[in-house]
Amino acid sequence: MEDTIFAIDKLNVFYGEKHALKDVTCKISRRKVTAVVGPSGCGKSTFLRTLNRMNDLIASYRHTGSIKLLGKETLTMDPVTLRKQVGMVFQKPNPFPKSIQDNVTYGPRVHGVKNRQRLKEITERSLKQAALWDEVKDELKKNALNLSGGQQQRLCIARALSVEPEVLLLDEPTSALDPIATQKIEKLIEELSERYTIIIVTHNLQQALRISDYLMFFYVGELVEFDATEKITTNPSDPRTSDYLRGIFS
Ligand SMILES: Nc1ncnc2c1ncn2[C@@H]1O[C@H](COP(=O)(O)OP(=O)(O)OP(=O)(O)O)[C@@H](O)[C@H]1O
Repeated sequence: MEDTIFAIDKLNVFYGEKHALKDVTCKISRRKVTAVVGPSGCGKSTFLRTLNRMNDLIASYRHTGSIKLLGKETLTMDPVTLRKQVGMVFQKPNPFPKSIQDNVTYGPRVHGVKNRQRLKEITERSLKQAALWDEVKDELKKNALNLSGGQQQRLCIARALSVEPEVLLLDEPTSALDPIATQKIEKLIEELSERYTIIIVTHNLQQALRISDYLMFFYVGELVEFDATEKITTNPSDPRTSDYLRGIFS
């Protein structure tokens, strides 16, 4: 039986009067790729961001329900502790204006790692895991902003992996990239899923079908369907899912 990484129970999210997520209950499998899809404004990013409490700073935001990470309640956990276990990569690559090495070692240093040899090892491991090492190993001191967009995004993945999280949240990680850079990230996601749980929001349904083990389909804040990708694509249970798959919604 597959392990559960996130157990989500009756999660409701509000922005002021706006009810953005409605009674979401589900279990997300560990070390699998789960793709979150659905039409614009259906709550995909809200769902993803709630998993590592990125919405906490929005004044109108509130939630009810429970999200347990490996059995521990996250909605009351210290967000720094939570984010060490649940890393996130955003749509637009956002490296710090610092060297490649400083980007990767930022998180470990925040968490108290000082030993230079250890930081070197972390840099190499993280960049290798993000399939970037061979391209940058001779220029680790170079400013990260000089890298290409695709390389910057893989650096952001390396930065997220540097603290050895359990989960990687990816919010449309390839939508700002060209097809070749996109292909590299998709291959990387497949490799990383052997060690990490990956939850990815994507507008690109073909991408979701290529890379995911599980598909979550949201519609106006409701989790309409959540199942193995193969099951949903061959035999969806809800007519709204089949309509979406047939491209009726944007
Ligand atoms: N900070 C906010 N304040 C108020 N309402 C918000 C806020 N963020 C999102 N919403 C609303 O919550 C709903 C869900 O938004 P969310 O961004 O999660 O959807 P999405 O499925 O990720 O959309 P998209 O595919 O367009 O990125 C939308 O109606 C949106 O307008």
